[in-house]
Amino acid sequence: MKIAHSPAQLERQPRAVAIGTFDGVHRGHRAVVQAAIDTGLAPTVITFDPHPRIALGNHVELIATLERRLELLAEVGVEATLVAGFTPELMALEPEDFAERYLRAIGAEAVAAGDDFRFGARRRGDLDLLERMGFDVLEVPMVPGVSSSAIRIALHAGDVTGAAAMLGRPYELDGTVVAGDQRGGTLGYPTANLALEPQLVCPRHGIYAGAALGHRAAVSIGTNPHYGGTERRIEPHLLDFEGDLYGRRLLVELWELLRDEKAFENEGALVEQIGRDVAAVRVAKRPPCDARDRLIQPPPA
Ligand SMILES: Cc1cc2nc3c(=O)[nH]c(=O)nc-3n(C[C@H](O)[C@H](O)[C@H](O)COP(=O)(O)O)c2cc1C
Ligand SMILES: Nc1ncnc2c1ncn2[C@@H]1O[C@H](COP(=O)(O)OP(=O)(O)O)[C@@H](O)[C@H]1O
Repeated sequence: MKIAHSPAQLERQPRAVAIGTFDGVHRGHRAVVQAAIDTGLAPTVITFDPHPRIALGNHVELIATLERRLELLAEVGVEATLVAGFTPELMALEPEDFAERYLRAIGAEAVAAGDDFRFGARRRGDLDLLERMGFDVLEVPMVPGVSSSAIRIALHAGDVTGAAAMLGRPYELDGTVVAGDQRGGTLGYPTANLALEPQLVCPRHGIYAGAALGHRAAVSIGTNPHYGGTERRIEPHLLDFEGDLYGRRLLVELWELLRDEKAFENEGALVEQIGRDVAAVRVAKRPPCDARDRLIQPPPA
């Protein structure tokens, strides 16, 4: 997929353009993108970064990084994405000017968006305005019950299964493996300490079943109360894996919340509980994925 940062970087050709912020690329977002793909014109996305609500001064925890958003859009078959900087200049553009400079300039013939899509200064622009300007408008109805904010709420509650139902794929943590306290190895369960990308939402603390790098994983999110910790740690233990992960980017799927983290009577009891967690991870079910399946985890025989 081609990635552009200004309209000039995209050649003018007959395009169907899906517009939106698309944080998380959930089922509703994919319905909009699919409408563009189904036209047979070059499927193109215009997305905004930073997130418009963040640019407007609100606090929004993202479901996915821009990098991941672009990967997911590429996976569903988008040919080119224009990342429009959500700057004060862009916010001040009259909708007609936005349509000329961003849509007409790249050859957009059809434009797909959700029925609540508004754009341009004072949010005056909508799909009706684009239709009056001569674009074929594809108004995609909202997928009921699916929204980025509902996904954030589910994650705060530890409901990764509910989040997956809205995403149409397992929810993922995204970050880099950094050094921890070097304790996991001595417990017999080495964990990769994940530094979550700072703009991302962190799910409720607890122990989860999930997967990373094609391995099932037991994932601890929390402060390690058994050791009197205070900082949040995200630590996946990958089953049937040996190797050095330091410095790697890791996507960690969370499939199911197993239990709350807690302090134990002694370290032996913690290790026994981790053993039971690992056994639960071996039989956990991956949420269904309606996008292409990248991390196929055959259930154990
Ligand atoms: C499956 C799993 C469950 C865990 N459960 C707990 C827990 O209930 N309480 C706790 O304090 N730490 C828990 N931990 C975190 C361990 O204490 C942590 O992995 C260990 O302290 C290693 O830290 P390090 O990677 O920074 O060396 C768990 C870790 C894993 C992998
Ligand atoms: N099965 C595994 N799951 C997770 N990390 C593993 C695994 N096997 C080896 N590692 C490596 O070991 C490191 C974790 O060892 P650990 O003693 O817990 O150290 P740290 O405190 O730095 O996390 C990981 O960062 C990774 O590089």
